[in-house]
Amino acid sequence: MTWKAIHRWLGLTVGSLAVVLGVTGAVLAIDPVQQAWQAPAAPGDLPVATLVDRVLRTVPDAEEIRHLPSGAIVVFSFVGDQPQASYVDPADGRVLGAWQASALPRWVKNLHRSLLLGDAGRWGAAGIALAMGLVCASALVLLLRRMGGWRRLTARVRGSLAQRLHVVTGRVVLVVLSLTSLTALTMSASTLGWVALDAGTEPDALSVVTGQPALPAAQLATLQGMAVRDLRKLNVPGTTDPEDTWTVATAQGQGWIDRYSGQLLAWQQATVAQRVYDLAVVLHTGESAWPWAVVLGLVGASVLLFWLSGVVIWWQARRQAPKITGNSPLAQADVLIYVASEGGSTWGFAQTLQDALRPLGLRVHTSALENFQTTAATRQVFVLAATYGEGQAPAHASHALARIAKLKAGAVPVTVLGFGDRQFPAFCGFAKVLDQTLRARGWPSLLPLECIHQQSSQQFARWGLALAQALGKPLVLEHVPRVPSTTTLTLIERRDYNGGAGPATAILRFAWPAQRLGERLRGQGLARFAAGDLVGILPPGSAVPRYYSLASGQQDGFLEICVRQMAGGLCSTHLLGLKLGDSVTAFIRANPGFALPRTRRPVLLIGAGTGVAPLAGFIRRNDRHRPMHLYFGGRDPARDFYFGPDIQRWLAQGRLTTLHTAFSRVPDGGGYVQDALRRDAEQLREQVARGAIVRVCGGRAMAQGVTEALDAVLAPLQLSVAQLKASERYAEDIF
Ligand SMILES: Cc1cc2nc3c(=O)[nH]c(=O)nc-3n(C[C@H](O)[C@H](O)[C@H](O)COP(=O)(O)O)c2cc1C
Repeated sequence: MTWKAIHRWLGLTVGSLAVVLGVTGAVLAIDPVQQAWQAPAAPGDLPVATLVDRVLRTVPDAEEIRHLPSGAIVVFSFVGDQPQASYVDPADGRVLGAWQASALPRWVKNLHRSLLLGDAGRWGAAGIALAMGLVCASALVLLLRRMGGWRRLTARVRGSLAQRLHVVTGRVVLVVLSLTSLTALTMSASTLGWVALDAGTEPDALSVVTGQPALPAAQLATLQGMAVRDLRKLNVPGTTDPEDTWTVATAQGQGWIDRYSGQLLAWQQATVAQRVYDLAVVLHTGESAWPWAVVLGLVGASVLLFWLSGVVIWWQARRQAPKITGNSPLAQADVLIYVASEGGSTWGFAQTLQDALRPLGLRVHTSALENFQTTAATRQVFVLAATYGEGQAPAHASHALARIAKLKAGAVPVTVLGFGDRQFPAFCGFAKVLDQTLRARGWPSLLPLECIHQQSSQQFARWGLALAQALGKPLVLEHVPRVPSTTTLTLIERRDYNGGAGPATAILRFAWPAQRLGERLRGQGLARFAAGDLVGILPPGSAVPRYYSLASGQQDGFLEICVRQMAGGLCSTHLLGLKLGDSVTAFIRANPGFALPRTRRPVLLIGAGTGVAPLAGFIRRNDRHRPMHLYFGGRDPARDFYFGPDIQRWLAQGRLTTLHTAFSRVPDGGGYVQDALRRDAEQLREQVARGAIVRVCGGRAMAQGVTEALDAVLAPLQLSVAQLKASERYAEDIF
């Protein structure tokens, strides 16, 4: 069973009962807070003897004095045959008012401890605590996998509102929740009798009657040397039994004191089990520190949020679960397709490949990568593998590589197709390792490894052409990706750039659509977005989205993109043909690797042409004026200096620190953007030495040119673009 399965099934089933414990725990956390405000706490260094002396002056028939975890002092006595419990002021022993163990109804406690089911319920509650401990442990493993290790643990979380709620709250409360489960188990261990807390028998201690009068409390040496901070409770010797003793319970143990001599007659040290139990009670209830009780209460209530968001996530995943149609049985299949996918999109590509191969008369079987094997009938194997975290396999396939590495190589070609995102330092890292392993083991392949960037249908189609050629069969891979739920966006502003001899371009601004909370919870409607994320647009008559980098974030209140006319481009033609008030069908795709981290480090923004769009978005939101330096490359400032007036304004406002332009088609324009970088080598080295973060956006050739220029610039620092990428300081958005 995988961690994901453990987390999902325990969370869904036992999680519903944990909600009861969490919510009742949150209610119970009110008690310590209330107690803390009801009476003053005794000073910790006050000698117990002094306290007792003060109390007995005002309540002479006191039987027991308790030092509550809140620090308050309560005295128990009898008025007639009526037991009484009152708060007293430790400063002078004055009675402050009646004390009640709890203001909450008893059933809340019983529900929390035993689900109102008596002893059987206590076992149940212990089982739930154990299950919740497992849910927390699996949550940590999944969190680390999802975020890509400890270092990225605090990185921005993407996904539907439910996913973000689940993960973000999880990051905050996971430690406290784990602690609560552990302490609940520790407490259960004693209530269920798994461990004995005390020594079992009490010593037979009696006061030695000497004929002397009993000593007043203030003169008892043992109590004089004892501080109130250690005191739990003190029993006053009874008036009717001359051999009765003072009994004092502290955090360290229990003692019996002779009422005539003040000698300590016996001392029973607290057992280790008792001390562990005491600590567990404090941590689980917060009864000795009300701020901790507040934390526990909030964390208890958050269990409900977790469970609800978890159910929504499970339901969303179920809807998106891969369903491969037309699968032939494994033993008869000519072609086997193995898939490693976390988010599910790679399964869609596998289905497209399967659907294209079947009309060629091939029987195809598609399965998850962990099932990798070949049979006597197999003629071709394709592995479609996504990468996660720092070059890791999707969770379900985490052991597949080790298994494949142990298999004896067959003669059947195994071709790997990677799915990834160039913004991650380990682009298609898992597919690459998998491919290397297969080759090292001696498996042949039909085609060399190809890595698909950002689920590009176009790149997949090109790989399909190569495959058709290698197979010698007519094969077309037309992948229609499953797109998230879409939203209609209305155009509210456009700025046109006449390309002259070149293509026309426009900056298009769409209104941000209002959406209901229910939609956001289900991940419907327009997802949250920031500059640098992508908007997928579905042009009329096509189910294949085209992606554009966003030049604005949600905080800006609108959605802006920069679109260049592509020759014969269905989507760019559609977009450039829009009039104000027209609308498009769109959805957001996160681009987490490109987002700017929240630091004060300098930022180098390098973009050419429409690639300046996400960089403009970063500058627009630079409210804190962190140092940002823009290198912009265009052809002619009169035609394609996109966002030009905005950039000048941001420069004047201090949102942009320096601007460096390079225009390749005008005399003395400065050439290409990489030329500008070379010219500024000294300043760039200085910025990088100060920890600068680099973001590059533009065409592939430009990105390559920038890499070469920066490699040369950084060489004297013994640094390279690859090293900056590996330390997540350099990211590209390439189109
Ligand atoms: C949290 C997260 C981490 C990722 N890490 C990497 C990575 O390290 N390398 C990479 O090439 N792609 C990475 N990607 C991109 C995915 O591999 C890519 O989007 C892939 O197409 C997803 O396929 P799937 O939906 O089948 O899981 C990551 C995506 C996410 C959401």
